[in-house]
Amino acid sequence: MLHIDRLILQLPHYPHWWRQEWTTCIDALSLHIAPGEVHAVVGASGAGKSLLAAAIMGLLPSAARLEGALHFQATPLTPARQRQLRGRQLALIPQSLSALDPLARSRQQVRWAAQRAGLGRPAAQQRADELLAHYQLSHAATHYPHELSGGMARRVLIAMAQVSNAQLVIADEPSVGLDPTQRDRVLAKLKAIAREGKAVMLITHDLRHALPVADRVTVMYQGRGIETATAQAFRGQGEQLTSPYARSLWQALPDNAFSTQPSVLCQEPAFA
Ligand SMILES: Nc1ncnc2c1ncn2[C@@H]1O[C@H](COP(=O)(O)OP(=O)(O)OP(=O)(O)O)[C@@H](O)[C@H]1O
Repeated sequence: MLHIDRLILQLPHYPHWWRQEWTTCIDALSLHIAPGEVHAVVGASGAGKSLLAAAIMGLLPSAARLEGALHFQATPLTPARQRQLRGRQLALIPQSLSALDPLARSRQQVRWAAQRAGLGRPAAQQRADELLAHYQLSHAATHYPHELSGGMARRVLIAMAQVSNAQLVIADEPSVGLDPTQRDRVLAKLKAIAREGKAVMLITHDLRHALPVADRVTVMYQGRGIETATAQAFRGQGEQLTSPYARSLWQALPDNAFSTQPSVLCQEPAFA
């Protein structure tokens, strides 16, 4: 479904206005996500996770230098194809709440996303209302982003990503700002999407949130993909993990890391 081979991303940085330097933000990263898989990308803040999502979606700054291969459904992801697929076959739940239009109400935001995904206006409106109800946001349908709590705004972004029938869903820190119940429901939703045969990339800095739903985990460190292992390897004794950093993440897992059982999270959530 998604193949990334030795991706290198460099972005310009200006320590002084007259001097430009290039920062390597993603460094020879390779990754493969199969249909039906939840693939977690885990790493500390600044590891390059969001930039990886931006590279796949075609949302990098125009000055970015990108090398390596990026294939979706066995076809190269060119900028033109990314524009064509974005919001349709490729969906992103962005990390930043500023992705919401500050001048649009929740209902409009979700409806517009549905229209961009190809639905006509009445169908888009119906889909928006269904999703807002699903995410317990019906009462906030006429609210602007500044009138939403962080968790509510996050759920509007999740609803917007869900309007399309995307084959690849990238969720960038989707549980930030959500209480544990809402978080588990969102993670369960991502698992349910994967069970429909779609691919899910779950980006998080917290391995504990990824493990109950992930099939495989790629650990990023300073732009590099230093290890890809099954989630099972992290749930077990850690002896299959080869890199010291991945082992340190495993060792830092608290004893109650699995207090939410995968079987619970695998059920389609009932939000109502
Ligand atoms: N537009 C940009 N120009 C230059 N450097 C950037 C730009 N955006 C991000 N970076 C740098 O790239 C690195 C990776 O950033 P990125 O946002 O991908 O990290 P992340 O792993 O998603 O972190 P977090 O979990 O904090 O969101 C950081 O060191 C950041 O400073």
